[in-house]
Amino acid sequence: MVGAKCSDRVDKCVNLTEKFNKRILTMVVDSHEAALNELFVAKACMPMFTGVPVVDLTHPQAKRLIVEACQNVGTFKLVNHGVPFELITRLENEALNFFMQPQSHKDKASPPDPFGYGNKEIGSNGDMGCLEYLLFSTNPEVISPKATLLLQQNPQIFRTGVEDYTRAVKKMCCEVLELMADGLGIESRDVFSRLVRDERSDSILRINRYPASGEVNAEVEEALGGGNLIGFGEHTDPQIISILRSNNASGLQICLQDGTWASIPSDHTSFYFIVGDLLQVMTNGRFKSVKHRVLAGSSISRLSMIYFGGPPLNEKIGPLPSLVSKKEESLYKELTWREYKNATYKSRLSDNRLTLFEKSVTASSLLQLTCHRHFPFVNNFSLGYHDETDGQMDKKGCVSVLMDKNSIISFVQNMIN
Ligand SMILES: C=C1C[C@]23C[C@@]1(O)CC[C@H]2[C@@]12CC[C@H](O)[C@@](C)(C(=O)O1)[C@H]2[C@@H]3C(=O)O
Ligand SMILES: O=C(O)CCC(=O)C(=O)O
Ligand SMILES: [Fe+2]
Repeated sequence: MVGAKCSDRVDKCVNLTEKFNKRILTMVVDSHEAALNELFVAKACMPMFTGVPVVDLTHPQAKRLIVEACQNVGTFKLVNHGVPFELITRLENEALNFFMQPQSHKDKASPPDPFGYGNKEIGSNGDMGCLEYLLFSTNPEVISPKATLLLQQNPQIFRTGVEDYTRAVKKMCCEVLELMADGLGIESRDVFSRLVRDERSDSILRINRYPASGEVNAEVEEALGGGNLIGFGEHTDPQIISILRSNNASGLQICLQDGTWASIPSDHTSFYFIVGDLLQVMTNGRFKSVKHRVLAGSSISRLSMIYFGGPPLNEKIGPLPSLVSKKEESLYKELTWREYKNATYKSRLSDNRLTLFEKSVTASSLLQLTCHRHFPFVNNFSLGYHDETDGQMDKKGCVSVLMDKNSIISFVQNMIN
């Protein structure tokens, strides 16, 4: 039974690279059951987390509060944001109308390339989640036949909603990014905002719909056995900043500094700003790209709309000189957004991609990314390691191979050759 063991599982965020110094590496080829098991997490009776800072955009101290929030938690809730509620509900209703269409109609724009309609499969490297979604690029240079088809075939649904919403959210995004630069004491206020405002900015709009508990079929409910169903697995967002708006269904969780998961209360009138990987790099690690995930199966279905603010593809990203006093203190090297994005899209959702920016790329990050690149079609392949005290992996049907660091490096080299 898939979910029977779930409540025993330790529900903590684990950073693989932090574990790299542990001596024993384990290569795990999961069975189908174990792969399914990844869609469940223990149901902890946790109250809603109240520690996410709330920032009023019209408050004179907004810039200080934004900087503190990005440093301490990696996210904050923005109120009095100025985006008309009518624009938000219009797009939300248009999206709901689309999701109500017959599956065969929605599937015409699937799988995303990487834009279009997606159902359960996230990205193209085997990640699964309990959701359906739409992905649009805001960059006219990016050609996506599936997204074009989607807009052409559903003009009555997506009349102007996507464009109007994106324009308004982008304006608010730039305002906040300028307060951020100000708050950090950076002379040029537009150091972040110019990247998102640029007409070649590689930004994305994503609309996710997660089923309510009543929609999940009885077999899955039974298998859950008191566990929670993963809607969108743990990850960090690769861009500069993500701006999330959802209806009043719960589900969003962030990983706190002590490694525990905290449930974030939903608020359909506000926006959550989430620090992305590029902002962590540009601030030389002062801001934290926070790991987050979404649980499906709330009492009502969850509809979220996320704007991912990204720079133009050829923009070089590295720590801002004004935030690094001496060159040696720079934690990250420079990569173009194109380079980082390409590596991101070859990785699995939970991979720690930021290691690619780190000055010494560790063997573990190369390993994770290389394995996924060479076996993207293998749904249930995962590579992990644990220390001796963790003992056996508890997933039934796993084949575990113990190897030391050098053996695994030569194993990967053999795979490549
Ligand atoms: C598994 C994947 C989906 C993703 C591309 C990736 O290979 C790794 C990062 C994922 C992510 C997370 C944030 C955004 O939702 C997203 C659109 C992005 O830019 O990176 C998704 C990608 C996706 O769904 O295609
Ligand atoms: O749907 C949500 O609420 C968040 C999804 C998310 O984190 C993402 O799409 O990157
Ligand atoms: Fe995300």
